[in-house]
Amino acid sequence: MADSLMNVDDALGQLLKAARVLPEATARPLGKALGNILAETPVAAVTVPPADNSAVDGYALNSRDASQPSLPVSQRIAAGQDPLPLEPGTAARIFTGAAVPEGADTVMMQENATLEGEEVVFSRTPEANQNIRPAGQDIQAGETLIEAGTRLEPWHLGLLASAGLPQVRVYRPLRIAVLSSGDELVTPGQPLAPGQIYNSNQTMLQSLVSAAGWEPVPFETVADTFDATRNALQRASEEADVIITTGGVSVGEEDHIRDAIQSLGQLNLWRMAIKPGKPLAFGHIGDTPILGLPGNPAAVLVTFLMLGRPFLRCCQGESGLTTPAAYALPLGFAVPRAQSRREYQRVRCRQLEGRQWLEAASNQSSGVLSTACWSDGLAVIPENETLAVGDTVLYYPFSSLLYG
Ligand SMILES: Nc1nc2c(c(=O)[nH]1)N[C@H]1C(S)=C(S)[C@@H](COP(=O)(O)OP(=O)(O)OC[C@H]3O[C@@H](n4cnc5c(N)ncnc54)[C@H](O)[C@@H]3O)O[C@H]1N2
Ligand code: MOO
Ligand SMILES: [Mg+2]
Repeated sequence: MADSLMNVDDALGQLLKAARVLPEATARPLGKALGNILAETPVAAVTVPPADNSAVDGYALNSRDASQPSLPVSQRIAAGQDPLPLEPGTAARIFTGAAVPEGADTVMMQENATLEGEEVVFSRTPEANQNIRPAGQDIQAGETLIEAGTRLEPWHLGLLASAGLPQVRVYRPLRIAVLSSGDELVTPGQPLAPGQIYNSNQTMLQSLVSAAGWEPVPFETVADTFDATRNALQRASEEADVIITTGGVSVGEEDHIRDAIQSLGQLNLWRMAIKPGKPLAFGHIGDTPILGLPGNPAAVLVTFLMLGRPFLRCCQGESGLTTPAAYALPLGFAVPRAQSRREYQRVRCRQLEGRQWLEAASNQSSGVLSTACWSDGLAVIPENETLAVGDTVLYYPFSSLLYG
């Protein structure tokens, strides 16, 4: 039975292949574009820097005059001023960031210069091309600045600003319907009757969506009936770009997500060799993709981070997807029994005598979230392998899975 489960890499490959860019492009001021995905490649209207400018506070001169014992100071150039051409046989007082005057080919730092009356004397011999930042050393006018599909980080926004662009075209952030299913679920703040539990997935999943910069569209908890599930999914497909559900996706009589997807659209994937998270489903209602995550909270966390987030990044228009940073680290525990599913264990990265190693959280049950809070990342236990203490596995810090 377990042999028929789809391998995690194949599942991810299929998800990424199925991903289409869903939101439309829109113009945003740079100050509101952080974390957005660039929809069009911006082109520089100006050269940056626009003119040769001084890298230091000092004196601009022509190196032809280097042999003179002293040079008269003919002008003073501060940043922001438009200098006159340098009079031959003179130096110009100049400050960092100020335009180098025509006729000067070097700048001497003021630490190597002494003003004697109206004349400057250098303690070092000036050489051509010192301390000048040439026009266009950063950007040439007409140059493409950043590729479309890039996630805009602070340095990208700084570059766009340096090229004089006030706004940029980005994809509107995905609107993601977040639905939890289960008759046992109660919203925190309400009293708990026998047989009930508080709904943790709704809050966690909305937060996972927000952390990635997307807009969660929260829905009421869905009852465990086919009709309620079908109606909720129908409505969600009309209101959001993507639907994510939790629970009701396994094989029990109370699990209706798959049937509802099939009755409204099509089911593309179901069940994969991942632990926790085996019964994950993926399908479409019309053009709206739906990820049916399992109900167990740790399965929600793992499947969202390892499979859902990369898929959603593609739907958001991000291209050239980089995999989150992962590190090969030794295990501080053994895995004596091989399993057919690839397991993502909650672990903490420890330092011992200058070496890092991984400590497993005490409870790996997919119903337990407290050990996710104790942990700082996930270790990948490959399928069909036994491991000894000291064997190396891949470790993903949560920070890299959430923001990388
Ligand atoms: N006969 C089988 N039973 C199960 C199998 C299987 O292969 N054969 N797979 C198990 C695995 S693995 C998982 S994972 C779960 C997934 O079940 P569902 O996706 O159908 O989810 P539910 O049955 O609705 O709930 C499972 C579990 O999670 C709790 N839950 C659900 N939603 C929430 C929420 N919003 N907040 C907190 N906790 C939630 C729910 O109460 C259940 O305890 O199926 C296994 N069964
Ligand atoms: O796939 Mo499940 O192992 O309980 O989360
Ligand atoms: Mg179930």
